[in-house]
Amino acid sequence: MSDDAPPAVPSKTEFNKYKIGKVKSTPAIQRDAKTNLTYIKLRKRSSEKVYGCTVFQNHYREDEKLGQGTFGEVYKGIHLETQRQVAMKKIIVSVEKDLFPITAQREITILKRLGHKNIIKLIEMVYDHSPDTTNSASSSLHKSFYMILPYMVADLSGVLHNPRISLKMCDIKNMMLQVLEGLNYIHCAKFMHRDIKTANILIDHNGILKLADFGLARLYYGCPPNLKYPGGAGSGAKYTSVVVTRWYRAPELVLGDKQYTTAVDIWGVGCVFAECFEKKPILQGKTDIDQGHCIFKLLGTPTEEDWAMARCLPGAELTTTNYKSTLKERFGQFLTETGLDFLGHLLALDPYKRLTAMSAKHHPWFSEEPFPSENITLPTEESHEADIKRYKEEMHQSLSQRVPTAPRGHIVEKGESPVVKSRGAIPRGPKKDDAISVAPLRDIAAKPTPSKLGDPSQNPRPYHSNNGYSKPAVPPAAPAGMNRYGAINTSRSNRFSGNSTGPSSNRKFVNRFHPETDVNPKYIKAPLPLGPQSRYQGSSTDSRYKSAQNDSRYHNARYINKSDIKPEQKYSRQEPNTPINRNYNPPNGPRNSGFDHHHDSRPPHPQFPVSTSQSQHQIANKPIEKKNGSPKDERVKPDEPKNFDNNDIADLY
Ligand SMILES: Nc1ncnc2c1ncn2[C@@H]1O[C@H](COP(=O)(O)OP(=O)(O)OP(=O)(O)O)[C@@H](O)[C@H]1O
Repeated sequence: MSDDAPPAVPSKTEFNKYKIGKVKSTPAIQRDAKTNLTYIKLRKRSSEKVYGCTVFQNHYREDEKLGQGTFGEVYKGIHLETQRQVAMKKIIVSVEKDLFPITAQREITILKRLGHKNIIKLIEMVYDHSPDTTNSASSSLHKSFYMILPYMVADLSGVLHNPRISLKMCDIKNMMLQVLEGLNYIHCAKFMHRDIKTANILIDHNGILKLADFGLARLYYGCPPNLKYPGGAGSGAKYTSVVVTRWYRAPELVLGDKQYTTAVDIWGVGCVFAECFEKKPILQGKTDIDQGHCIFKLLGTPTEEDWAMARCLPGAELTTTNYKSTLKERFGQFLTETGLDFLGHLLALDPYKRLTAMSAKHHPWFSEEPFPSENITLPTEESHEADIKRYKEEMHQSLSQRVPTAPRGHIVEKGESPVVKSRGAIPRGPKKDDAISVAPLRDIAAKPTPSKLGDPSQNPRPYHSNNGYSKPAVPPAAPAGMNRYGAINTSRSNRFSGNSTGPSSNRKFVNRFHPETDVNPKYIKAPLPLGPQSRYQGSSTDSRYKSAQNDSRYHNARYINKSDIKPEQKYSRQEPNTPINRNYNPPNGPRNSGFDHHHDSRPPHPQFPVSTSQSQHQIANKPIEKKNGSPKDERVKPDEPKNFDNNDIADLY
C-alpha cells in the first residue's frame, strides 16, 4: 500500500460497538422568578437508552436466582452472543429518589480498579431497559442495573453446607492460600474488604477461589500492612465500626473501635478457616453484645497484657468478663499444634498481634504435611448460599423419612429413597478456542456404577457422618467361612426354620410368624444391599446414597479424585513425635522493635518470614510459592498492569 493511500475506514460494525451519545449544546440558563437564582432545566431524555452501557435486553438472559443481596439479587444468566454463563448482580435504583445504592457504587468503582486471579472480575454493567415494564407504574419507580460477573459454580458457604462435598486438609490449605493471596493483593492496593465471610468467597470450576462482594470495601489511609504497622492503615483515621457481617466481626469492631485496620479482614479469614472444620459459622452471636461474649468464650477474656487497648474502647465493659480460652478443646480435634497456632494468630484478639495476609501465607502450618493440594478437586456440583436452605430441608426430610430398623430377621421395604437432588452439575468451562459452545451440564441423573460402591472417596458422605474428616467405619471382617448371620450358605429366610438348605434362586420365602402364609411379594422383591456402604451391614453410611455411585459426575476425568490415584493423606492429630517446624522467627531479633503505633507500648507483633531473601530461606518445604526454582516476590504492586490468567473463565472477558 502506498503512503498516499487514505487511512482505512473502520467498518460500520466496529463503530457500532460503541454507542456514544451526541454532545448537545448547553441548555439555556433560566432564572427563577421568585428567588432570582439561575438554573438549568433538565429534561427527560427522549430515548431510554443509556449511552456507554449495554442494554440488558437482547444481550443477556436471566436464569435462576443464586443469592440474595442487600440491595438486590444475584442471578445466573447467559450472555447470548457467546452463550457463556454469567452471574448478574441486580441493583435496583429508585427512580423517584434517583438513588443509586452507595454500596453498589463503591463495589463497581473498586472492582474496576482491581485485577487479580483471586478477586472477582467485573465484566460490565448493563441497564435493564424492559419495554414491557417501562410503561408500568412500578417500573417508573424502579430501574435496574446489572453487574455482570463471571459465573462461579459455588461459594464456600454452599460448599461447606453441602452434605455431598467433603474437604480434605490439603484442599483447605490450598483454599486458605488462595484467600490470603487475594486479600494480600487487596490490602496492598490499599483497600479493606470489610465483609470477609464464606458466602463472599466464590469458587470457579477450576477450583480457583475469588473474593467477591466489595459493597463494604473502602480505601484506607496510611500505609499498607508492614512489619512496623502489621494491621496496615495506622494513620489514626476513623471509619465506621458497623461493618462486616456480625458473625465474622473482629473484636475491635465489636468493642466499637473506629481506628481499625486491615486486620479486621484477617479476623474474617480466621473465622472462615475454622468454619471449614465445623461446617457452620463458629461465632454466632445473637446480638452485637452477644457477639463479644461468643468471641471471648472462644478465645478467653483478654488481659491487659493480651490486648492493652481493649480497655480504652467504647465496649470495654465486655472485657470485665472472665472467660477462659476454649480454642484448643474446640479445634484440637481437627488441627495439629501448628494448625492451632495458625488459627490462634488469625484470631488474635489484639489486632496488632494478628497475622497480616502476607505473613499468614508463610506460616509453618502450610509447610507441614499434608501439603496444600495443587488444585482442589471440588465442588462436584453447584453450591451457593441460596442452596443452604434446601440442604437443611433435605437433611430434615431425610431424618423424618429414615427407614425404621428392621426387626430381627425381617426385611423392611424401602420406600422412595430420599436421595438428595443436586441443583445442577458443574458445567464444563469453555476453553480459550471454544468461545461459542454452551457449557453442557453433565448428566447428574445418571445412575452410579456398582464398581465404585466400595470406594468411600467416590461415595457422597452421609449427612450424619461427623464433619467429613474421618473415614466411614468399616465393619470388621468375619472369620473365614462365616458371615454375620452365621455359617456361610445359611440363607436369612431359613436360618430361623432350622433346616438350612443354602441359598437357592427358587427358594420359598417363609413368613416365620405364620409359616403357613406366603410372604407378601412386595417384601421380597428387592434384595438387601450388602455392599460395604449398606446400612444393613452395620456401616453408618445410609444406603440411599447407593444410587449416587453410578453418577457420571464421579467418573468424569476432569474431576478425578486424587484418592483414586494415591492413598488419602491422614491429617488427624499430629503424632507426639512428629517434629513441628517452629523455626519461623526471623534470625535477627524481633521485627517490631520500632513499633510505635498510636504511641502505645504494645508488645511486638509476631511475624513470619516475608519477602526478604534471608527470611525466605527459612520457609522449609514450601511448594506453593516457588516459580522456576526461585522464590516469587509476593509484594503486589497495585498500579502495575493487571495480569490475568487466561485459562480462567473469569478472565476471558
Ligand atoms: N459471580 C458469581 N457467581 C456465582 N454466584 C455468585 C456470584 N456472585 C455472587 N454469587 C452468589 O450470590 C450471593 C450473594 O452475592 P453478594 O454477596 O455479592 O451479594 P450482596 O448483595 O453483596 O450480598 P450480601 O448483602 O449478603 O453481602 C453469594 O453468596 C453467591 O452465592
